[in-house]
Amino acid sequence: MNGQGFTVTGVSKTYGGAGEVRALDGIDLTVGEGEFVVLLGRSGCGKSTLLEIMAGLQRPTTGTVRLGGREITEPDERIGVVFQDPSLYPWRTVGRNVELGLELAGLPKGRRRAVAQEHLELVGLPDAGNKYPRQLSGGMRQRVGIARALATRPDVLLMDEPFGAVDHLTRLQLQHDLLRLWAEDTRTVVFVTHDVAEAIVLADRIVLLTPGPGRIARTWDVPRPRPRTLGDPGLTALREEIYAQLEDTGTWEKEGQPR
Ligand SMILES: Nc1ncnc2c1ncn2[C@@H]1O[C@H](COP(=O)(O)OP(=O)(O)OP(=O)(O)O)[C@@H](O)[C@H]1O
Repeated sequence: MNGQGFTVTGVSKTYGGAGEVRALDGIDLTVGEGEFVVLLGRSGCGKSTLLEIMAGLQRPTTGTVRLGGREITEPDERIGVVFQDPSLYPWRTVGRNVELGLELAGLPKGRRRAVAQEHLELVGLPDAGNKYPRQLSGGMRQRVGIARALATRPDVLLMDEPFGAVDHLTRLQLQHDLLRLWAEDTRTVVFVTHDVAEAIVLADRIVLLTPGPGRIARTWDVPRPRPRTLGDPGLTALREEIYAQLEDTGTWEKEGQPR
C-alpha cells in the first residue's frame, strides 16, 4: 500500500464570464488511502471540474483539497492523471511518450527507457515501445496513457472517463486490467464515469453527483469481492437502487446513457 488519502472540504466552483455557471456547490468528500472511489453522474454535473480541482489543475472558488494533509493548489508529483483522450505526442514513439514525466523529473536516459518499458509491460504492451501512437488502436493508446501516468509512480491516480472512447469489449478488458494493476500495487484511485455498470464493477465506493450546481446526492459502498459480474444478486439490487436515484433526479435513462 502506498496510497494517500484526499480530503475535499466545502469545495464550490463558479465559472466566471458572461453567463456564470455554478459547477459545484459545497462538496465534502474523503477518499481513504488505497480506496477506489468512482464519481458517477450525468454529463454536466461537475465530475470533471471536481477531478481537475483534486488534481490541482483548477482552483476551487471556495474550499480546499488536501492530499495526505498537504493542500493541493497546483499539479503535484504524487498525483497521476488519465483523461479520456490520452493526448500522446504523434511524433514521439510510444516509449518516449511514456518517458515524458520521467524526463520532467530529470531521470537519466537509460533509466527512463527501462522504467517506460517496465510500465508498458505492466499494461500489456511489451512490444509497443518503438511504435508510433498512430500504429496503435484506441484501446492500446489508452493503455499507453495509463502507463505514462503510472511511470512516475504517483500515490494517487485520478481518471476522467478514461475508457469512454473505446468499444465495449475493450472497455471491459481495460476495466479488468486496471483492477489487476490496482490489486498489485494499491494506490488511491478516483475514477469519473457516467456508466453505472462501470461504477459497480470498479468501485469500493460510488459517489453520485447531481447537477445544477453539482452536489453529492448519495454514496454507496460496494461490499462485494472482485472480480464482479453484474449477474451477482447483491449487485443487481445496488444497480436498481442507483438507477432509481438517478431517475429521481429526472435526468437518466436506463442502461447508463444520459439524455
Ligand atoms: N471552463 C469552463 N468555463 C465555463 N463553464 C464550464 C467550464 N468547464 C465546465 N463548465 C461548466 O461547468 C459544468 C460542469 O462541467 P463538467 O465538465 O465539470 O461536468 P461533467 O460532469 O464532467 O460533464 P461531462 O461528463 O460531460 O464531462 C457544466 O455546466 C459546464 O458547462
